[in-house]
Amino acid sequence: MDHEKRKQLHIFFFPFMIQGHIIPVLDMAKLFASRGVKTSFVTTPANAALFSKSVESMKSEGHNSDILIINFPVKEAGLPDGFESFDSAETREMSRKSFLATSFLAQPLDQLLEEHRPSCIVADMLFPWATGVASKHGIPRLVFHGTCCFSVCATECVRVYEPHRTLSSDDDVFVIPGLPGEIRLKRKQLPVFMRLGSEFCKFYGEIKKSELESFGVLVNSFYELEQVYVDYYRDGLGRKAWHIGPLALCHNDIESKANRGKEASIDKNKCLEWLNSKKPISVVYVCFGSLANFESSQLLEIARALEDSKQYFIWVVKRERSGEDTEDWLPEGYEIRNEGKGLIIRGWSPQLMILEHEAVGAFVTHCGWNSTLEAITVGVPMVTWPVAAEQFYNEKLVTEVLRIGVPVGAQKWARRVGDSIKKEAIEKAVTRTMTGQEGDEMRNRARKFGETAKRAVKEGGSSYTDLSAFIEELKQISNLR
Ligand SMILES: O=c1ccn([C@@H]2O[C@H](COP(=O)(O)OP(=O)(O)O[C@H]3O[C@H](CO)[C@@H](O)[C@H](O)[C@H]3O)[C@@H](O)[C@H]2O)c(=O)[nH]1
Repeated sequence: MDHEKRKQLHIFFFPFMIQGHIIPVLDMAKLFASRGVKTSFVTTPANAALFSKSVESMKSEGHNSDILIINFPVKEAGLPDGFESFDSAETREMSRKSFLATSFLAQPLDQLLEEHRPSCIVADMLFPWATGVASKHGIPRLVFHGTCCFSVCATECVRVYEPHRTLSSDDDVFVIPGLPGEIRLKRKQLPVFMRLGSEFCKFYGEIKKSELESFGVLVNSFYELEQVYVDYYRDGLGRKAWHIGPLALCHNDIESKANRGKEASIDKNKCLEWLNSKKPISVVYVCFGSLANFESSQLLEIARALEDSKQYFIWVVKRERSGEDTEDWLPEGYEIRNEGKGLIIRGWSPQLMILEHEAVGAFVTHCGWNSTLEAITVGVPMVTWPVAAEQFYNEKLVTEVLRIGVPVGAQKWARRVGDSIKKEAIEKAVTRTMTGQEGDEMRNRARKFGETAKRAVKEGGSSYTDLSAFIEELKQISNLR
């Protein structure tokens, strides 16, 4: 084992337990494996079962990859048995407990590091204690935020300068101090914990401290996309970062794209057949990631907007809604009336496969970073509908910096979306993105970014080179050269 370790780098990948973090981290593991690194994916039993096929497929490609399981500390955290995924937190209290509970994972992680002695650990930003655990074993800890550099910088500038503190109302607008580009936001678009201050603010401070003490940050983005902000992050804020994305580009074939993440709720061939029957740039794809919750009244507005728009559509509605007895979010006879025009996926869609299809002309998205980057990579412009987390920042990047999206008009950060956006606004934003000169211009810009993204991950490209530089540095400090 010692001999093997000296020859091969070994990296632990330890994501926060939600789809939006697990999926890109598994892609990252696949990317490192393709460069000859031994990879171990660390997670809890239910998540291991959900994602074991990704690790199995890495193994079948001849990579040295495995899953290491640690138990989620439900008892210590006062959470119900079987709780393992943060998206299943039903109440704010559960959500609070589950965030704070992660510190109980330090001890089992410590044991795994003792047992396996990897070269380094890539741990989620939401595990600030991981830096200390790694340092105890003399190994570097890398941070993974899940989002882009623009939003990491914006969050940091708001945290440090607190521009919202001097405003008198939630509707007041402020410019993010220090951040290049005069980015304006309303106070109510900031996360609740930032606006009101809470236990999570303190936790966020710990996150930032541990990031500063860590070896650096691995980012799922590419230099050319947000050059000004990458430079600001590295030179202005003085952080060490490697931009190695888009990570989703590690999936080359349709099978691998369709199988990424959870099992899709639609047969991939049926989905492809449906898309193949449509002309290029005629379909709007609507999906709000894995966490966003919409009230029935808001879903009804979406349903009506899609029905009245002149576009074909694929609309993904999370299973929690669709599994309810009454489908009160869908107008009577909707699917029969819209047969052939619209495809509703109840549950999980094969998003990568759908987005890259030539029939897809626009993406209505909540601006989760994975979804945003996936759209950019395949040159699809967006209708931006941020809901929570850092999504209001991502929207600014898409609509104002990159100019490849139209805002639907979301005004307020919320865990659950009421009927705030009316049918007319949705329809208008979709039409602007799908048609006319404005739509064409956004599409052309998006396609250029997509081409640059693909070049970035090829040999000699910016992400490829950053990844090589990181691996070399890691080899040096691990005495593997
Ligand atoms: O039906 C679905 C729904 C989602 N996805 C995939 O799931 C991922 C979802 O990630 P993302 O778009 O980032 O959304 P969230 O699940 O909401 O992600 C959380 O994590 C992200 C990364 O940190 C943050 O940017 C978001 O704000 C946060 O909500 C993407 O890869 C999608 O392709 C599917 O394949 N099918």
